[in-house]
Amino acid sequence: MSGAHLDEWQKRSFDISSGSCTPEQTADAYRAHILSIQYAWASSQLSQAGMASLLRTYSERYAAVLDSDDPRTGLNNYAESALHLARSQRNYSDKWESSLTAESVLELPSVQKTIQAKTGGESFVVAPADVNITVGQEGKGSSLTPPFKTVQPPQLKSEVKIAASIPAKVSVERPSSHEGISVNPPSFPRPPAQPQSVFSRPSPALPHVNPGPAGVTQHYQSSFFPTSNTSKRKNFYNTDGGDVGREPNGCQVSSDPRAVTTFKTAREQFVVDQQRKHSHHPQRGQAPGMAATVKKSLGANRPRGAFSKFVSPIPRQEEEGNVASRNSNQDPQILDERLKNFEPKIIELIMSEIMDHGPPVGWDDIAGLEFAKTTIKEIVVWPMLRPDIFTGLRGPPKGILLFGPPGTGKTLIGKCIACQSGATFFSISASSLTSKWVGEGEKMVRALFAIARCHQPAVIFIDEIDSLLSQRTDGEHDSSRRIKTEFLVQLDGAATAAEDRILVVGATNRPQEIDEAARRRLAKRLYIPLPEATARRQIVTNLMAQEKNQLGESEVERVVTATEGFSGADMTQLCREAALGPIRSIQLSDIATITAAQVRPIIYSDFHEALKTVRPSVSSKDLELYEEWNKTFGCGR
Ligand SMILES: Nc1ncnc2c1ncn2[C@@H]1O[C@H](COP(=O)(O)OP(=O)(O)OP(=O)(O)O)[C@@H](O)[C@H]1O
Ligand SMILES: [Mg+2]
Repeated sequence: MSGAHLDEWQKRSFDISSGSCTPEQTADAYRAHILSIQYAWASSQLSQAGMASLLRTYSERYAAVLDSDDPRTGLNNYAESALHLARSQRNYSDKWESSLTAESVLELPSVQKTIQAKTGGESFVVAPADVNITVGQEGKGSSLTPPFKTVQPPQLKSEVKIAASIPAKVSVERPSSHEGISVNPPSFPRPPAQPQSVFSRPSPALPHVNPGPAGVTQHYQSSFFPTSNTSKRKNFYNTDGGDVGREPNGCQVSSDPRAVTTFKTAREQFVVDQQRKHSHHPQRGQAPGMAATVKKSLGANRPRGAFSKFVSPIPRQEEEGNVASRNSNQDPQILDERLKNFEPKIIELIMSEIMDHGPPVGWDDIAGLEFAKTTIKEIVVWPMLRPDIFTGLRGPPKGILLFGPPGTGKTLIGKCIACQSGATFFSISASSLTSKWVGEGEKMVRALFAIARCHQPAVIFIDEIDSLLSQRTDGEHDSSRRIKTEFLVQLDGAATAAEDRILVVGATNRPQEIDEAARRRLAKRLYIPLPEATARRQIVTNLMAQEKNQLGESEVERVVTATEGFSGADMTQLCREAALGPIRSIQLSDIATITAAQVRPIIYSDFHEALKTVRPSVSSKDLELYEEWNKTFGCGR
């Protein structure tokens, strides 16, 4: 020892013994002495024997200060002394350096053993007891336990064993922000008997806190996680796609990929089982008839992608079986086969046009028009009923045109055909065929005939057919021209076989505007004229039969005579107006209280009054045009 050192010791000894120091200062001084002695020993400035002698002396004096009951000479407060000692004390220093280097770690027996096992293909697993991990724990033991964490305190260590079939690699990094993680492999060479003191600085020879060089991993069998900490365990297993996870305590965990891929939670396993169970089930829409068995998800589970079609969350009609139920007499296979080239929305639109609503109309409901009714029965109803007789030359025409002034019963005849023929009736308005979408119109026409073919016998009734098949002009739009062309093709029978029982019935009050090609294809052109006197009488009689009236035959005859030139619609309107006569005769004060039975019957004067306001809607000039066209193109006698 140098002279300077001895002087220092003497000086300190003198200061302590001066008697002017407080117990805290004295304790601090003794603690400084102890630290200095340890430092001197560690730096080889003091021999082992000298250090032991000095430590014994100063430790005893220090303990005397702490344990003294005299408040003037001792702290006499263990808690205070402990807090005092802990004050300003760091658990470890940033300047502290580990004795472990890359080279020294590689020389460790356990590492060597691991390397050998790896190279030799031998599986090596270090027993759990081989690795001790202390997380954030202060050392425990005597008061001489060093401030750094080395030896694991058994009662504070968090250590649990995980199933042996799940080995894991663990690499321990030096904690940066967390305190006290140490891995203390037992194979580290421990120094010989050394004093352990809370005051001692880390010695280079001491094998504690091991930051561990990067890349050093140890294969071991235990884990960090306490059994109860499921979230940590979950993190451990949920190393997504890789084998490295990081624990919050700074340890990097490398788990075996095989273990990750094989382990599944109960829920994951359930999902896998369910997918496997239903993997053979067809997806929605793959097979007709299976749609009902597929759980409806309102689009939530259907595959979506950048190129997938929009899927409406509202179930489609055909998926719900509406179409099938409506056409239950049709073979769905044949139906699908024939219509497979058509878009569902077009089929849906046309199917919705099938006229299956409204009150039924019988032949007797149509007043007059005997020739037209007889002709229609011949070419529509009977062939539908006896297709075996109406063959060859007796075969029905493919198209009928009902033309005449407005309100003469053309649409009414269409409804009657629908009810009486027993055929599937399609009532299509021209506006629904002339779609605003270019190219949609001809598709509609094609689909219309295709569907009708699937529902034979079928009647396609096209009201106001003049708007669809008007004469083609140079200035018209290409799309309407294409629709007409397609319609003519379908009408011509080029697209319909001879045995097909599809009848097209067109109605128009502007027959002169119909294209000549269409006119030819609508072979049976029936004039529906204004009702004659007999028909008008029948209309009045039929309508008045439903109401309370006191019309005599002569009075009805006077009405019939007065309504020359009235259409069927005009006659209906006249009767409506006359029926309001009894109501108008009621006093306003009585209108709220009068009963239906007290309303007087309809009398001739009501018709007389009604005739003053209801006028014929068809002019004689227009009538001449119809007569002329009928003479030219009509099929009537
Ligand atoms: N022959 C008739 N017998 C009984 N009622 C008729 C007759 N003709 C017309 N009507 C009455 O007139 C109403 C209108 O008839 P309908 O709609 O068939 O006329 P339309 O010939 O189609 O007219 P438009 O050419 O303007 O379409 C019918 O609802 C019916 O009440
Ligand atoms: Mg009509």
